[in-house]
Amino acid sequence: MTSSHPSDAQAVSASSSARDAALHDVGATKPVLANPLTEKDETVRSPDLETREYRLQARDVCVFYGEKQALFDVSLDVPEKAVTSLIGPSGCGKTTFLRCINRMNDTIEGCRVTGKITLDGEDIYDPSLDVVELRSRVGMVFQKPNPFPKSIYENVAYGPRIHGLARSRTEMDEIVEASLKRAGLWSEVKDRLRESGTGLSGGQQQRLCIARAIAVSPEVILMDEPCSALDPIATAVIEELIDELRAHYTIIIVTHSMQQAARVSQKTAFFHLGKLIEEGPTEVIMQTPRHKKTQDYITGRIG
Ligand SMILES: Nc1ncnc2c1ncn2[C@@H]1O[C@H](COP(=O)(O)OP(=O)(O)OP(=O)(O)O)[C@@H](O)[C@H]1O
Repeated sequence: MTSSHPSDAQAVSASSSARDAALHDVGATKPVLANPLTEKDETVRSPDLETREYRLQARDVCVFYGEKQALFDVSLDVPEKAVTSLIGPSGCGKTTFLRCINRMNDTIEGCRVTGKITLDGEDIYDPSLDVVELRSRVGMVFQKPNPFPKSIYENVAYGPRIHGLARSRTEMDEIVEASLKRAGLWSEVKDRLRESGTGLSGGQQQRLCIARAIAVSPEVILMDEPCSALDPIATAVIEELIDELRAHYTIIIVTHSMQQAARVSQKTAFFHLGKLIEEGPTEVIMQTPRHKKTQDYITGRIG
């Protein structure tokens, strides 16, 4: 299933200017093509440009909603402490794949997942696995900020409380403060922790949801179009935050914006009609895609 061409990919510059160029190129001009394009059915893979660890790995993942197959044999290594973007046209299966990683698809009646996903070598679909514990290791941030109708403090304290992470009120205060600081929200809310989380602006609410995810010390954070309900300024704040968070967490983000994928991610996976068409370093996918469908999407011909 793998078709790797290291020499091709290594020829591609990994410099930040390449990323800037990608930003400029996306949707505006044609990516520079280093190689002839392929249209083959297997996933095209380019190796990462830096050495990375992969503690989250998907192998031959298929998802069915009743009779309908939504994902076909998706295999992907997700680099640790980096951001991986899932891109592709509407309905291509990005969210379905994301939801496999914390078994959110379990909650959908008639949904069936086959294949294997491992986190730290452990099969997350093993029947003996505790799904509640899995979801504390794999946090999720949704499209629309969804704070609980509770105080800012309680929004963050809720997870640590149900997982028994704080032995005292002081410890809980510390977790809440550290989580809000890491989510870049502390200075804006420290004097109003008892006020409702739903009273914050959209961007603040999304950072509160990120603080809530962080509070239970996850390894992986899944983000499903986290900026789609936000204005450009709030989006920029969240993107900057994502860049800071990757020092601590493995992040997977679904985005419709190739500019956002270029700005925030180190690895990109392009999906089309339920198949993983191409994956590799974001610079490679944006500038020298090797599959015809990827190029068509990047240049705006499909999607
Ligand atoms: N709960 C469900 N029941 C039945 N079919 C579903 C369900 N959720 C998704 N699908 C179907 O699975 C396919 C993949 O959907 P998915 O939401 O994963 O795509 P996506 O790439 O995230 O799309 P978008 O970018 O529009 O959010 C689509 O054909 C969709 O209609």
